[in-house]
Amino acid sequence: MSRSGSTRRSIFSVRKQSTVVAANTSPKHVKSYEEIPGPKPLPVLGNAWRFMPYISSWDMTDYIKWSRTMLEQYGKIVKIGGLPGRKDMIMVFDPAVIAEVFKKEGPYPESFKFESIEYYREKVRPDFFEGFRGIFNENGKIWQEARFILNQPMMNTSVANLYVPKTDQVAKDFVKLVKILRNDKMEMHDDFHNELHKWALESISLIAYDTRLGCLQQNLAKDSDAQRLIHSIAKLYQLMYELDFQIPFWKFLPSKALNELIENADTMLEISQKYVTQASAKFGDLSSSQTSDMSVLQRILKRDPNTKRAVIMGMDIIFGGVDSTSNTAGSILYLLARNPEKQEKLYQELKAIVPADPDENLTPNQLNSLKYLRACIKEAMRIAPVTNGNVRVMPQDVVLGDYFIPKDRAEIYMFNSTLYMLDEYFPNADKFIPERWLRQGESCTVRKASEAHPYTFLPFGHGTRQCPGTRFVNRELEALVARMLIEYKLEWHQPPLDYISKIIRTPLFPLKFTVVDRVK
Ligand code: HEM
Repeated sequence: MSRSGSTRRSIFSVRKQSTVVAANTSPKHVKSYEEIPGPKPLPVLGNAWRFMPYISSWDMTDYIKWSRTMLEQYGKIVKIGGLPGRKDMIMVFDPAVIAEVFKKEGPYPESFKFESIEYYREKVRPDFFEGFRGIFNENGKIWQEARFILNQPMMNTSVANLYVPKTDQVAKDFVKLVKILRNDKMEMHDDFHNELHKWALESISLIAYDTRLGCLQQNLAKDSDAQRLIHSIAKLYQLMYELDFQIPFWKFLPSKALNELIENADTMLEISQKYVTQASAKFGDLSSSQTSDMSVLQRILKRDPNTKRAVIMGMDIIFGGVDSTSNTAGSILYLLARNPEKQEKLYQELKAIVPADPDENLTPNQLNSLKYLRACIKEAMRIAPVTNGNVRVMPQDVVLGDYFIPKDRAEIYMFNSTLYMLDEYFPNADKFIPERWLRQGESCTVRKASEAHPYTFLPFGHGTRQCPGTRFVNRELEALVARMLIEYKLEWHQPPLDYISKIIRTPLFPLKFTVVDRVK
């Protein structure tokens, strides 16, 4: 439809809806889509040029800082239209409007689609994917069926608890590796970030492949499956940022980035196929086995014995679960290193609960009682979130805030992470204050986080499309931080850390912790 055509439609809609009845039955004035504030698109060029380095004054290095400038300039709802090959971008910075988006997302919530991965799965490897685009990219009934199979084991606390001893063992192995990797000044090397990726991959491969990949060896070979996977995931994030978040020239012209994406996606597919096939052969026929002690992969294969689908789910679990978790772990350790009094308070909590015998594993009950640890993890996810927020495409015309949003015109970007750093929601927002997450009655110098609007802090998203890894991530992070801090005192003698946004927010400088043995 032409521009004038679409304008006609929205004016018509506004006229029709200038007074609509809101949920609380009070009449509400609705403004048109065209009235949403935002940068004006230039003729022909639209707004795409604003995302280009050198030409534009926008600094897109860190989406959270950039989005805050949009909030300050235009307000709590912002429209960036005129993006060739893309829907308009509606940015939302108001928890009440975020709540409206989730309430109106419908039975099959649609999120951001990675078109480059869709291209790979549909056009490059249709032989393998057979029309299933995976958890991240699939929509509608097919997505719902796949999520149903994944949710049964993944969103189940008792299944997550089955993994606690194994996850704890991975954390203990990581702590031993740290001792070996330290230099004589007790500092970690410049690529400690890669060690954290190895820890996260080792932990999540327990779930995706039902095996330990062996990532935590001292000199992991460059051509080992583990290191190749880590490399491919990092490359895929970088390439998807280029292909899916910038002007999609690759849709019209030959593209080096697309070729690299295919190469790295092939690596992930090859490795996932190898491990899922191995595990499946080991399990044998699962149809008549009892589920109670089954692993996640066994439960997935019992419900859907098609190993190809389990491979695709495994790839999505690995893809979703490595950099997000390792970057979060790095930030928790960093914030504790920079706040020694909080670290000491956490150490005292850990000392009372973590078993003194290093051969004994942590139990789910012990982890449940580490309240201050959980508060530290939440506080780090607030100060250093790995995602910018959440995205939805609305299934019908909707009114959000005061504005009419026609179906199919826009993607709604809920910038929750921008809210995390606003004093309005989290007083002294730039300070690391885990106490704000403790229950009422426990003392805290600032207003408790529980008093913020419930749709403000959503690090794992919300609703039926929320992150399926939540329960596992929390257990992994709890075990890692508990084991690291019981063994070491962490110090930070470097400049403050900065972050760069490339789909996943990543520390910009080496994680050069000083790691001092605890005197026991
Ligand atoms: C700190 C770590 C993590 C964070 C902060 C995180 C955050 C998120 C967020 C915000 C979403 C979008 C949710 C929504 O749209 O409502 C998401 C989706 C997803 N995450 Fe995570 N995640 C983390 C770790 C993991 C792990 C460990 C796994 C694998 C077990 C995982 C697998 C996925 C998958 C498959 C999706 C897509 C779900 C769908 O579209 O139905 N994530 N995650």
